[in-house]
Amino acid sequence: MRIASAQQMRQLDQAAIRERGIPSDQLMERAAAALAETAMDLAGTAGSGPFRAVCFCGGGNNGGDGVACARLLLEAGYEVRCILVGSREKLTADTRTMEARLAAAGGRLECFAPDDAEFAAWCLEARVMVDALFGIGLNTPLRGDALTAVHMMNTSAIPVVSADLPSGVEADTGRVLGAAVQAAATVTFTLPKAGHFVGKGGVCTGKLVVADIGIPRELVDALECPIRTVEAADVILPRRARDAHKGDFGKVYLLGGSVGYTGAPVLAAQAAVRTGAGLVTVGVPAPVWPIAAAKLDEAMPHPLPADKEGRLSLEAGALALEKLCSCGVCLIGPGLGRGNGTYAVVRQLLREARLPVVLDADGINALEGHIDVLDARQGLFTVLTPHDGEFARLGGDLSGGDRLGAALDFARRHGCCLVLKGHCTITAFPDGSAFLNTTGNPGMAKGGSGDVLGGMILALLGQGLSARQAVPMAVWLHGAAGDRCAEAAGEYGMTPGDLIRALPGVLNEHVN
Ligand SMILES: NC(=O)C1=CN([C@@H]2O[C@H](COP(=O)(O)OP(=O)(O)OC[C@H]3O[C@@H](n4cnc5c(N)ncnc54)[C@H](O)[C@@H]3O)[C@@H](O)[C@H]2O)[C@@H](O)CC1
Ligand SMILES: [K+]
Repeated sequence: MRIASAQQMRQLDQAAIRERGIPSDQLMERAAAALAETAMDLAGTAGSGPFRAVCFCGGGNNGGDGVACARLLLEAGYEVRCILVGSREKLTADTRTMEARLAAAGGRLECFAPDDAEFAAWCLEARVMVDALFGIGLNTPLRGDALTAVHMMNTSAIPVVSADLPSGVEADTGRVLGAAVQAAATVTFTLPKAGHFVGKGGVCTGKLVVADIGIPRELVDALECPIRTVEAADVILPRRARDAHKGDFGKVYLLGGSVGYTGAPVLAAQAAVRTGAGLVTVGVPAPVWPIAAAKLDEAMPHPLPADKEGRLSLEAGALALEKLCSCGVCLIGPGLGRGNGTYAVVRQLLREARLPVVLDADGINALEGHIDVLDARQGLFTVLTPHDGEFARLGGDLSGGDRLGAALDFARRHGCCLVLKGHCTITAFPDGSAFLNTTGNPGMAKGGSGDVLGGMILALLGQGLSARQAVPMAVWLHGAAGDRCAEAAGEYGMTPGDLIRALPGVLNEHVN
């Protein structure tokens, strides 16, 4: 799905109003109708009416959606309290219009009285709350009455539907400014925003409904949207030619492992095989080799010189380079461990290997203080798959809470593809485009899951897919396998090995 920025939404609304003559109150009425529909869904039908609803409205147009929604709920037979949180003098023109229509329907826009015990008691019996405090206009942290209203919504056990965005969530980043509503559902308009997926916003949004409010299709289609979500329909694996042979599906190389981390390269190699790689060669330190060889029937492990701690030693560089040169793409990192010799080998390979490299785990850590090695590979292709800690060691800045901005900035500055792993993994490219992942669950937050992802990216790149196709698809499939495991084994008990076993079923559903 395409993602719009707050600025693009404003331009789109203005274009519809000014260029196409669509009245702004009409857009607001349609937004409110979608909001009321979801509010009534959340309220349910069990029990006897009339049902109660509380609408918390700000003074801007987000508040206008809420006031119009209050009227629609009233007309549907609800008992409604419509509460203005903010100053009446600052109501926008459309919100005033909606206030007048509410009054004509027999309702009233009340001023918020945080200490009103009667109101608090009335709210206890509500079936649904509507959060229409702030939408795309939010620009400073919540405070005062807005903060109190958010607290009331979040501490009640009553389901909340948010208009456009959970109030407190910044549209383009998903950052929480001060505090944010935890919505059961969010009804957004025309196109989703990044804040519905990334950062804390992705957690606050609840079920996302994207409502068409009548902005002309051609205006929406003409928007350039560099940010997109990846959905099931976007994941299409090429059908294999009937006369294909293993050479058609990539010779890939994997460098990893150390004493203490024997499982990581094995998981990555198994994942690469399970994702369709033609030939998987695996370089591991000599002491790890017997273990890798015993575990990997379908890949080709070979021993490399090791130091006395059981990690790759400097001499491994030349040998690995030789093996690697006959391959189309390589993955460096799973289980390599931390050591100066090993890090030097990683940097040597990055400097000398003239092929695309996927860098994970300790392969990424080898760049700490040596980011110039990455910069020097601009013409080749490098995919980095850090989690937050590894990203910070590379100089990535997550301190402001803007994961998407930080990922895009890093990808652009260093000319690489950056996969920032976590809830809603972000795949950012140097041209400013990014893909937001929609699969996965906390059951995947276990050592070994990242190794599986590395192997999957390696395999898809090896099969000739472009990075733009391969990387977001691998991330989506990895999460989808995780979701299947969570269904079968639960988030606690599922393992990275289960992910690999779930891959055939998931992949099979996405072959063209
Ligand atoms: N024609 C349109 O433009 C449409 C707009 N719609 C709604 O309008 C919303 C945007 O409306 P607005 O641009 O009026 O913006 P908001 O209603 O989101 O915010 C209103 C104003 O609050 C102020 N503000 C920001 N952060 C604050 C804070 N922390 N504390 C106190 N005040 C703060 C700002 O001055 C901002 O302009 C959308 O999110 C959507 O819900 C929809 O009705 C669809 C049509
Ligand atoms: K809102």
